Order: sequence, then C-alpha cells, then structure tokens
Amino acid sequence: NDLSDTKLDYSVYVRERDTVLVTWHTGRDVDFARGVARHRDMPDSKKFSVALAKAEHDQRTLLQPRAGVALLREHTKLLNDLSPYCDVLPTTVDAYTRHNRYEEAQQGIDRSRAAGKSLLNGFPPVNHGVSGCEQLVDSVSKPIQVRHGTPDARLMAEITLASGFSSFEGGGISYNIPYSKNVPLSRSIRHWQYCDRLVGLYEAEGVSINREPFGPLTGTLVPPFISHTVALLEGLLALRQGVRCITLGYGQAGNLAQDVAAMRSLRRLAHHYFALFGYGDYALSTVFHQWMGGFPENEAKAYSVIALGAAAAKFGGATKIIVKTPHEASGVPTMEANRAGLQATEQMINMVSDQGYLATNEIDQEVALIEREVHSVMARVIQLGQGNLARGVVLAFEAGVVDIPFAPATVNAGLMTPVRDNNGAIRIFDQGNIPLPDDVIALHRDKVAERATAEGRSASFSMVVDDVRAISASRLVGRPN
Ligand SMILES: CC[C@H]1O[C@@H](n2cnc3c(N)ncnc32)[C@H](O)[C@@H]1O
Repeated sequence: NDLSDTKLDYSVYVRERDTVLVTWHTGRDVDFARGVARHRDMPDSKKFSVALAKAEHDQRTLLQPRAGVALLREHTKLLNDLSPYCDVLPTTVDAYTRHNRYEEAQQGIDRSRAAGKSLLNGFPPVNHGVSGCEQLVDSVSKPIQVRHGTPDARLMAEITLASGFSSFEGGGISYNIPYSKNVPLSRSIRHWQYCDRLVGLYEAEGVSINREPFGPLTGTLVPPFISHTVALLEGLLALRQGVRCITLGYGQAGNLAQDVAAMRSLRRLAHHYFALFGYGDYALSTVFHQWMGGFPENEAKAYSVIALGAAAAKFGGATKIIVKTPHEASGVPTMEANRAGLQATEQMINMVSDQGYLATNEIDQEVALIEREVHSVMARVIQLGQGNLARGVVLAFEAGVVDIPFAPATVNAGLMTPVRDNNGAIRIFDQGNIPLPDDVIALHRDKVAERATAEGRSASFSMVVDDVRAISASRLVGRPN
C-alpha cells in the first residue's frame, strides 16, 4: 500500500475535495471560508475545544448522551430537551449514512416525514446538508459533536464542520475494524487522513476542532492495552495532519480497578507517545464510554451498570463520559430514558468528585501492567512501520500484532481471545500473535487459572461465551450455572 503518514499535501487535498463534494448533491454547498467565519463568530459556550479545556482545568467530567433521529425539527427538539441535563451535545448518525448510502438515507427521511416519526437510527447530516446542519447548530446552545461509525467520512466531515459542528468522532482504524467487513485498512486510514487534514486546515485558521478516536472498538471484552494502542495510533496519525485538540477514549470493561487504571494509563501513555513523536502543542482530554456490551433488559439493573461506569469514569479522571440509558437493551432510547441515564450519571459523578484520589495497590499494578503491554505492542508497530506509522499500522494488523476481539472486519486477524479473570478484569486467554513479554503472558495465564480453579472448570472458550452474556444476566463474570 502506498500509505504515507506525512501531512497530506494541500494540493492533493484540494484535488481530492473536488471528487468528494460531488458524491452527493449537498456537497456543492460546502464553503470552507464561510465555515471558518461561523466557527470564529461562535460564542465560546458552543466550542467543544473550550468546553474540554475548561473541564480539564476544573477537573470536571462532562456529560454527553448519544442521540439522533431522522428529521431536523425532531432532532433539534431532542437535543434541546436533553441540553439542560448534559454539558455537550451529540448528533448520532444513522447507519445508511455511515456507509455512504445517501439514497437510502433520503428514503428514510421521506418515510419518516410520511410516518411522523423517525424511521432511521440516527440523524443523516449529508442529506440535510449544510443548510440543515447550520440550522441545527444555530438552534442549540451547547457544543455539538458528530458521532457515527463511518469508514469514509470525508463528505460528512466537510458538511458538518463547515456548518459549525466543533467535534468529530472516529478514525481510520476505530471506524473500520468494528464497523465494516471488507474495507482495506489502508483505504480507511487514508480517508481519515483527509478528515484530519481538513481539521488541520481549520486549525491553521485559528479554529480548533476536536477529534475523538472511537475508544471502545467492538466494546466486547477488549483488553485496555489493545484499545489504548489503537487510540494512541489514531491520535498520532491525527497530529500528523495538523489536529491539535484530541480526546482519547476507552470503553468500560467492568472491573473497577482495571477501568480506573485504564483511564489513568491512557492519559499518561498519550503524553508519552505524543512527546516521543515530537508533539508538544496539543490539547489532550479523555473520554470514558459506559458499558458498550449487552445490557440488562430490566431498567433498574441497567442503572447499576450506568452508575458503576460513572464511578469508574470519575475515579479515573475522565474529562468526558458518554452516557448510556435504561433503554440500551431495547434500542434507540426515548428522550426521557436518555435524560434518566444522564441524571443517574450526574448523581454518581457528584458523589465521587467529593472524594479524594482513589489509590490502591491493585490500581497501581494495573496501570503498570497496561503500560508495559502498550509499550510492547507499540514498539512492534513502530518497528514494522520503519518511519511510516500508517504503514506500520497496516502491517501490524496483517500480522495480528494488533488484534481486536470480536471484530467483523476481515482485515483483523481475530486470533486473540480475551476472558475475564476471577475478579472480572479482562485478561488474555489466547494471545494470538500479539507480542507481549513472557512474564506478562504468565500473569494473564495465572489470573485465568485462578478463575478456573475457583469455578471448578478448566479455562475454555465457554468461559468467554459466559462472559459475553454476563452483564445482561446481571453478573460481571460469566460463572458456570
Ligand atoms: C455506539 C453504539 C451505541 O450507540 C447508541 N446509539 C446508537 N444510535 C443511537 C441513537 N440514535 N440515539 C441514542 N443512542 C444511540 C446505543 O447505545 C448503542 O449501543
């Protein structure tokens, strides 16, 4: 693959933009200079970069729901109904748009209008175009972010950023591996270099747009060191294109010590690797996603999962938390369910924020372990790249050096198998081709063996299956019945 990881040449970007903007008729309304002016004229209260910087300074944790419905008026109303209960706003994008299927998104809009309710599982920003997105941005009072799952988000980025969205989620790895089946990694990484280069152009005009790689990945038993490695790689690729405001993320796994350690190590590792690659002038923040796996149907039990995540995020020092709802097991939440998830989260975060810094040996050991694991994998990715990190990423996935559990993408080796240990922390059951020091592998093996002894069964894939279902079945560890 001819992937380079140097800053995309402006003339290359401009030529490519002409091909991008014609892929749907709304692309012709994209006007970069108008977008820059809109961002400049925007009050600080509506800028994601300002909200994140303030939260970092004040050591607050920003609350953000996910939310997206088909039609502009209803989506605007939904966000304004949720706005009093959160700090920053989402716009969760529908599944058709995520795969550039704008024709079907349009049909979804038309059918939703006819039906008088949303028949899409999110908001379709490309179809609503610059004018619709501008109206949305002008109708809300808080910073607003595009949240999606799009391997090729180039047109969506042009339209939403020009309209005044000041944050954009995703990345060439994190929106490929969990979200697509046959998209070559070199293609999605290249498309996201375009998106990051566009953010770099806004930065060059003094407009800081926040970029947030998608931390949780498949959200199913992902060991912290694996999702951290992807987050760090996407952060570095973004910095290379001129991005300066970066939020790195992590999805709740369930064991409190491990989740707190994951958030603390993520921040430390970001500073380490950004400095290692020569960057100093960036604004870093972290985001914690409440449990992304299967939820209990029972709403009272769902609140426990939400609350445990809120506690982990706050003890972990997260700058932002993505909030789940008691409707998680059933589908797109109502406004009321979303509000309830936000209020349960706020209560827990407030109760934890009055407490001191949680320091335990277990957390410290998990931080040290995660950092050693990340260094081991990152060293191999960098070595494979031989000075070209983007190329290193592609080769690392081909070799199974980076390997994400339960991923649909064929570019993912799928040789590594995770499993919970006796305390519910995510460990390695089969390391596949992931390079880790022998003593680290031995530690994982011992932890899994501990559980096998406690459960009176040998460690096997049935433990993994039990773990995938555990939280929906009101447990953390999938115990034999
Ligand atoms: C990343 C996957 C998660 O995003 C959430 N989600 C997806 N679409 C919507 C939506 N339209 N409104 C609210 N939440 C949503 C839901 O919690 C899902 O598990």
